[in-house]
Amino acid sequence: MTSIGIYGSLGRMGQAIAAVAPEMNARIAGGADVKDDPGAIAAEADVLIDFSAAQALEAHLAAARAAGKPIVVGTTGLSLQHHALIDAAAQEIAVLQTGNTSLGIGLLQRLVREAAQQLGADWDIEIVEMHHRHKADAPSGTALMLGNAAATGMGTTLAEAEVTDRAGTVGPRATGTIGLASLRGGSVVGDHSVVFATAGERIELTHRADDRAIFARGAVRAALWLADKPAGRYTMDQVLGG
Ligand SMILES: NC(=O)C1=CN([C@@H]2O[C@H](COP(=O)(O)OP(=O)(O)OC[C@H]3O[C@@H](n4cnc5c(N)ncnc54)[C@H](OP(=O)(O)O)[C@@H]3O)[C@@H](O)[C@H]2O)C=CC1
Ligand SMILES: O=C(O)C1=N[C@H](C(=O)O)C[C@H](O)C1
Repeated sequence: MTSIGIYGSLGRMGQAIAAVAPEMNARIAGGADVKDDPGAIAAEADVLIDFSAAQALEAHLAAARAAGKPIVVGTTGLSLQHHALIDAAAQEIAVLQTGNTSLGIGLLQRLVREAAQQLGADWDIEIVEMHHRHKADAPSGTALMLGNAAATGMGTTLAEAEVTDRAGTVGPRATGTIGLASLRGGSVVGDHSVVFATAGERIELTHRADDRAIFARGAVRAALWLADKPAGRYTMDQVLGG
């Protein structure tokens, strides 16, 4: 049975993963949190899953590299520097990074890319996400993935098109931009809507997560899939066969 080591094991996602692993024929080898040595669990487990904090990613990747173990990175709030660290690690070990491990978001990404491409420049795209009051990063990793999908469909990049700060006299909406808005409150597990709006009509594509178990099952599925892969950077689409 494949054994999994969890970075961030005491957190909401760490606990959700431990809860679903037995039903997926996976064993939890143990975990590491803030004060633990990331190397110990990396040496012991067959594969690692990281749902901790962006500032811990460098140490977790280094531990995975040193032990030669594959790692699923679910932690969000990643910078370009974090992505460069992932690319470097993927030269030596298998790494799968995704801001959302659910089945539904994989499909939503494809729908958003297709809609953005079909609808064209006369349709404005806005992305709205809502999460629980404890979430540290904004926009969510998923909102950024959906933004990237929309930008690809539009034939641009999210870096070129994104608008995240509307306050004050910002003037009319610029054509070709993608707005991202973040709401925080209560215990919301994760809601994402992509709104396509043109004169007189609007299309809204929405995903709502009601239970963290969907992310946890996706993460374990990804870890089991990744366990025997050679070095490289992998995506959730590959796990889901997309
Ligand atoms: N990809 C996906 O599908 C999903 C991604 N996420 C992302 O996963 C991450 C974790 O989310 P969630 O479980 O809700 O958060 P929590 O805050 O509940 O859990 C994070 C855990 O990581 C620990 N941690 C913090 N810093 C370090 C560190 N330096 N080294 C090791 N462990 C550390 C925390 O410890 P302490 O509490 O002591 O700080 C805590 O136990 C977030 O980035 C979130 O956005 C969440 C859900 C789905
Ligand atoms: O922090 C969370 O809770 C979640 N984070 C991920 C994100 O940033 O998109 C995925 C999910 O929406 C829950």
